[in-house]
Amino acid sequence: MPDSDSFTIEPSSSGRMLCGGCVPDGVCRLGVEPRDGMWFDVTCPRHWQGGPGVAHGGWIAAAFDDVLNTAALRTEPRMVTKSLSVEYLRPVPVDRKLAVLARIERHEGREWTVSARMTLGADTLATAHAELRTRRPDHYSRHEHWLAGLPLPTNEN
Ligand SMILES: CCCCCCCCCCCC(=O)SCCNC(=O)CCNC(=O)[C@H](O)C(C)(C)COP(=O)(O)OP(=O)(O)OC[C@H]1O[C@@H](n2cnc3c(N)ncnc32)[C@H](O)[C@@H]1OP(=O)(O)O
Repeated sequence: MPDSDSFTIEPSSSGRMLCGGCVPDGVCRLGVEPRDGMWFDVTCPRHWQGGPGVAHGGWIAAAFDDVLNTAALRTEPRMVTKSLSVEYLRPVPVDRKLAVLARIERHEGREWTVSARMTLGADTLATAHAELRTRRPDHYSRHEHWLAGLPLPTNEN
């Protein structure tokens, strides 16, 4: 059985950064593409629509989570998100290429503070702020151990 704590997000053979869920597809299902430096192109796929022609807020948060972690993953391959806050300033259109610029605000030991801004032309549509952590070496094995100790679910719960 592979050691879950050896999991890292690194560029695939195609050069793409992909999360564990997207590796089998070879493409980011959220529509996030790293561009230059801390710039990213993001396009909300229509199936993440929340209202007519506009993105679901959960997609916006997930896209920011990818962007903010990818910014830190360039230095440290083992990251998790501790907190994420999003300000939704304007509706975000689906099927339109948007720009996101990320920024590392602070990095000290395992602690990272990062932020990002999503824009279309000159307009800011949303901003995000997150605290990230470099994973402890036993992060996933501790989780698996905890889960294995839980009672098995029954039909009543
Ligand atoms: C372009 C395409 C993009 C491609 C690239 C795509 C990148 C995608 C990246 C996605 C990143 C994510 O969304 S990650 C998924 C969402 N995030 C998570 O699942 C993190 C869940 N939260 C945690 O594991 C924890 O709260 C931490 C690690 C964040 C806590 O960190 P911390 O604040 O530094 O504190 P720490 O001292 O480590 O731990 C605080 C308390 O939590 C306990 N604790 C910590 N870790 C664990 C653990 N694994 N299992 C059990 N318990 C734990 C500690 O014992 C302690 O308990 P006590 O001593 O207080 O009792």
